[in-house]
Amino acid sequence: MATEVLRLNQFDCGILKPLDLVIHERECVCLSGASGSGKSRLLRAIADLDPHGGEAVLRGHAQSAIPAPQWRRRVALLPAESQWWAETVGEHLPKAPAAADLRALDLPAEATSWNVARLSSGEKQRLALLRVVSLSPEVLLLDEPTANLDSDNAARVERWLLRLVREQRLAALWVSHDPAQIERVADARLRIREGEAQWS
Ligand SMILES: Nc1ncnc2c1ncn2[C@@H]1O[C@H](COP(=O)(O)OP(=O)(O)OP(=O)(O)O)[C@@H](O)[C@H]1O
Repeated sequence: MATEVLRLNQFDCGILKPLDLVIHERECVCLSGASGSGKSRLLRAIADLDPHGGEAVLRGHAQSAIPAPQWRRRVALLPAESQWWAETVGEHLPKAPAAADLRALDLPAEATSWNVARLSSGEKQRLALLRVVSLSPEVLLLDEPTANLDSDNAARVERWLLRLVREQRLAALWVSHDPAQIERVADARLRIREGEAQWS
């Protein structure tokens, strides 16, 4: 039987009906719903970046028993809009990205020395993905990870993320508005309707 990674027990992010959810190793759950329905708030609450009620459990350990910085590294959020605070890309990365990952995302080796100010929105999105993955998380909370990408780059990111999820036994909660993408990447689907996340 697949190993459980993330469990939510009556998890309350303040806008949705309390949610019960389990995501296993190598599993990608897609989350969809109308704009403003609460997808980003749910992800931020799971990442412990916003207040919440109920319980989140990582590999059997309650979030309350895990120091917040450690939780946020292990349950890592890719926000819809990435934040950059230092001058160069490399300063945001805990370690140099693998050449294979850069290639898979169609980024040149010198991308780590790029100035943040020059980044296009698509480059920002792919570099933010590299950054979040470089934390070696166990859960990936992905808020529209291909929103700024053309179809070729979106397909590249989908393939790269799915391979990571399978090979590194991650659990992913992936927000998407695109039914075709959901069809390609989802092992299970959650949809927010009338303030409640329901399996679809
Ligand atoms: N910190 C906050 N305090 C109060 N309300 C908030 C806060 N952050 C977001 N909201 C509101 O909560 C609702 C849900 O926002 P959220 O960003 O989760 O939507 P979403 O489903 O991700 O939408 P989209 O698909 O447009 O990104 C919106 O009405 C938003 O204005």
